[in-house]
Amino acid sequence: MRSLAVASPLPPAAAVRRRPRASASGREVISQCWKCEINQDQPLGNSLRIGHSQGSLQRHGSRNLLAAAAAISIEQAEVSTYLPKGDMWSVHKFGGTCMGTPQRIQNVADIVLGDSSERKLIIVSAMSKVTDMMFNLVHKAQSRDNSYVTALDEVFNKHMAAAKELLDGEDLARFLAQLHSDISNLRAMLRAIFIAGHATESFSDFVVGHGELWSAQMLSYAIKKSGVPCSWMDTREVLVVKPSGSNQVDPDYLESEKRLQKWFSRQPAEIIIATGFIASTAENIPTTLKRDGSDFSASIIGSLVRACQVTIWTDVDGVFSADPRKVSEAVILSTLSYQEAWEMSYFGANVLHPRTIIPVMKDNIPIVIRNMFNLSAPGTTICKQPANENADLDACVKSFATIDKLALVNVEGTGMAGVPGTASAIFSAAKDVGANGIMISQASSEHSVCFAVPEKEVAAVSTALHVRFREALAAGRLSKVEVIRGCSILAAVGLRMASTPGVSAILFDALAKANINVRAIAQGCSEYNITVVLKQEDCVRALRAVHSRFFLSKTTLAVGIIGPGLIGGTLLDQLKDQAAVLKENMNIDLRVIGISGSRTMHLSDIGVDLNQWKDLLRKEAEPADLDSFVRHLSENHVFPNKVLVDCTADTYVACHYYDWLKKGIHVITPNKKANSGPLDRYLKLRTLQRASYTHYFYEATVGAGLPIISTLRGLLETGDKILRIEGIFSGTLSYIFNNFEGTRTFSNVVAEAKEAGYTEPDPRDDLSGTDVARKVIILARESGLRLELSDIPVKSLLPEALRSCSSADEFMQKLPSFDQDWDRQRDEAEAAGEVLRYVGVVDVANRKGRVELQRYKRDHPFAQLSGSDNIIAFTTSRYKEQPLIVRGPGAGAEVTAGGVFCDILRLASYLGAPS
Ligand SMILES: NC(=O)c1ccc[n+]([C@@H]2O[C@H](COP(=O)([O-])OP(=O)(O)OC[C@H]3O[C@@H](n4cnc5c(N)ncnc54)[C@H](O)[C@@H]3O)[C@@H](O)[C@H]2O)c1
Ligand SMILES: N[C@@H](CCO)C(=O)O
Ligand code: NA
Repeated sequence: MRSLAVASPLPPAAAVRRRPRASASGREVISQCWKCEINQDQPLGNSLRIGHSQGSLQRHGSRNLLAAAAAISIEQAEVSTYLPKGDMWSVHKFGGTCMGTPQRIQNVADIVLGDSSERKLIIVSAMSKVTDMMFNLVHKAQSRDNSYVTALDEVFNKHMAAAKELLDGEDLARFLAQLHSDISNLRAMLRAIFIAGHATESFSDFVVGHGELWSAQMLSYAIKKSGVPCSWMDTREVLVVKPSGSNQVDPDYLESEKRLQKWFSRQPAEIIIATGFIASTAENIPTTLKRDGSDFSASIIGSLVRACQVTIWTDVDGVFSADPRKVSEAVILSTLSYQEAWEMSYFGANVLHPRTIIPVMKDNIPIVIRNMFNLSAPGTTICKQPANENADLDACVKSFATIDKLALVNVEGTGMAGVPGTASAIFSAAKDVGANGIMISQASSEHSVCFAVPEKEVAAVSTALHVRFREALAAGRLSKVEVIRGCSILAAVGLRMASTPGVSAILFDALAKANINVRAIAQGCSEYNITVVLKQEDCVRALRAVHSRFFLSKTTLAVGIIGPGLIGGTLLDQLKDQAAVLKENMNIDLRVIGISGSRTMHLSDIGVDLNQWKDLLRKEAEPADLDSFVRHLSENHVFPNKVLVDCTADTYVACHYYDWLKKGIHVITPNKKANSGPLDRYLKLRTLQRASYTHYFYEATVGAGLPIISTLRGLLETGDKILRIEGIFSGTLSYIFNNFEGTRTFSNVVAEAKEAGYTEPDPRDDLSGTDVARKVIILARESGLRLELSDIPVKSLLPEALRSCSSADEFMQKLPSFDQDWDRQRDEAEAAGEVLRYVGVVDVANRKGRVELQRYKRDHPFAQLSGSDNIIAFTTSRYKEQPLIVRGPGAGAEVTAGGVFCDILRLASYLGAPS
């Protein structure tokens, strides 16, 4: 339950009190009711004039009886007071929730009194749950279930209790007398139904409509209590409708207007409380507005009095841009055109019943949806297309709606083209089994017609179509009648989509980027609505993807991190520090929804708290399992886009990239294993990457955070020709040779590099030259060479004797015994005025690569490096005389994690984040 403790910005009731007003007949009519008229000058209690006794009810034929009852209070007097129309009227409608408790009814009274319009017409529903209780009474009685008697007592008690809390004195006595009388009539009527074992529709409507009668009376008494005159109206005396097919009625405006005039001539009140939902036929048989309900009543009455506005009070702040339960960033729309509201209500957006809009639309009367429990919210105004408030392409789409549990029916075959009547035959077969086609699509080749129906109707449709087209199928004129279950519809609605190029492109682009397959599409030529059919399981993700694309909310990216070691851990810390800034400045919402180490993993559906990821991975974790980790990510239907960041050095993990990309999960990694692994696997991966909308980024595999891959890509994509790439590609080996200057031993410097986080998890990968060879291969392949790792001659720096060490630790322990060797090599170079440098070369012109230990003169650029600097020189057709050089730290936790982070942001911008 929501709290009612809201400060009302409206003037207090007392400030707008009006003069009491006498009725046309000179006496104040308190209640103009169904079968009895209670007047102030009549005594209360037993002497009340009740129209029908139980006996008379049973003696009359039901139809005649109801007609007589309905006609009872309509006097045939001359119309003496003209019904004023136009701007002075404001119409309000309060639904069952607003009328749910005595306190709420009092709040409604305050809202009504706070409206300073000259005249007010208030439509109310029954107190919440009452309509169901009333239907239940009928159901029980006609099933000959005696408990309708106690159920009726409950109805009585509920209203009696509410009235006692809300009213007092004579008003209370009058209301209770009426309630009493109504209940005893209902008891008689239900008894008749019980005996007959059947209730006609009008009997049932008669019973059910009492909820509105009682709530309208209670509200009018509550308003009167503050001294403001107020009448209540049994809308059955005024509103005339005729049935119009399946559970719908059409208002008879002319007749209703006449009756309203007549009613008003008798009771020209400034505030009228009218019953929603109920009406009568032209023959005065009570009926209801069926599935269109009280909102429809308000809209019809609004149109009859040409109201300046119809306000529908409810318990939400207005109409959302998408279902807020599915899209947390959904926003309240300030305005909607009639057509947009209409389109949306068809799509299950709980706005208004579509029919509600028709009566007011013809007179351009705005409907305002407002929250009775939050008076500070201005609500949503539904009106004629408002002036061009924002010509922005993104603002063309007003909202998104979805419908689940649908099936597509596809009728296909060459025999349909150019044959008139096929569509008619298909849809008449569907109609014959009572199925409702929700969307229809046929390409102009006419080879197939597909349409969506509720899943529960599809079996019948399919059977009917197979029967109807038996011959055509047998003769091959039709190839198939196919059913695709588990579908949803996603609709984008907006009046301004019409004649604006590019809206559908943005929509489909957002879907493609979220890797969502569109099964069918429909757009009418009114262009207010683009409908796509997709797999139901993709629907929320699709909704979020398109909503965030159009509503400037966030580009949301769910991130799974594998290998929270040095780089992965640093990345997590960087993400934590930068997340708020990204959200605020870039509209990028990054959510780490899983972290997997080699032993444990921690999963979250909405995002791991990065302030405590280490603790969570220790204390709230489950055993690591790559398959279930990936499943957790791919089966999360909340986030439209997902990325796996592999921060391991593991070949096994790298082998999965292809499958992940295929699943629509983007991949980002500093791990060199995939791109330097077997050539065929690499080519397969790159081919998939190029053919799909999923992205694979690996900038940190070469030169860590330095822009090496992106520079090379830029050169290639702009048509430059790469001749040669050479440089110092190993941060570790750069550090070692930059610092091995005679002051420390070789093994000491290696230990320092390891300590600084430059080395591979196993430093032998660096010293063996394998790490550099991998980078050479990555750049060679990027440049178009088809080389395997084994094609690269590598000068290993690993002493032969240490190659078989069983662990990195053992290796580090034994390394000092080779320090003398290294001292000798260094001394020799120094004697020649040279330094040792470990370099990689991609000789593109000769389609070769190599990794070697070289000596360079002290003034060579490669000799000038410091720390873990990498230096990479690109010699190309454009950079021939002077190579293009990229230089800087090429290893280390912060710069490498920064490079990976950069790739994540690049991905976000590919997915639509602002640049
Ligand atoms: N350190 C650098 O400067 C640098 C620079 C560029 C690229 N890289 C690359 O970054 C990657 C990570 O390097 P690091 O220095 O952080 O290494 P690290 O050893 O500190 O971290 C790797 C982490 O991955 C975990 N791991 C291994 N296999 C796993 C599996 N199958 N599932 C889950 N977790 C697994 C390990 O337990 C460890 O926590 C390597 O591929 C490396 O080549 C590192
Ligand atoms: N171990 C690697 C890390 C960067 O790839 C190096 O030293 O260059
Ligand atoms: Na790089």
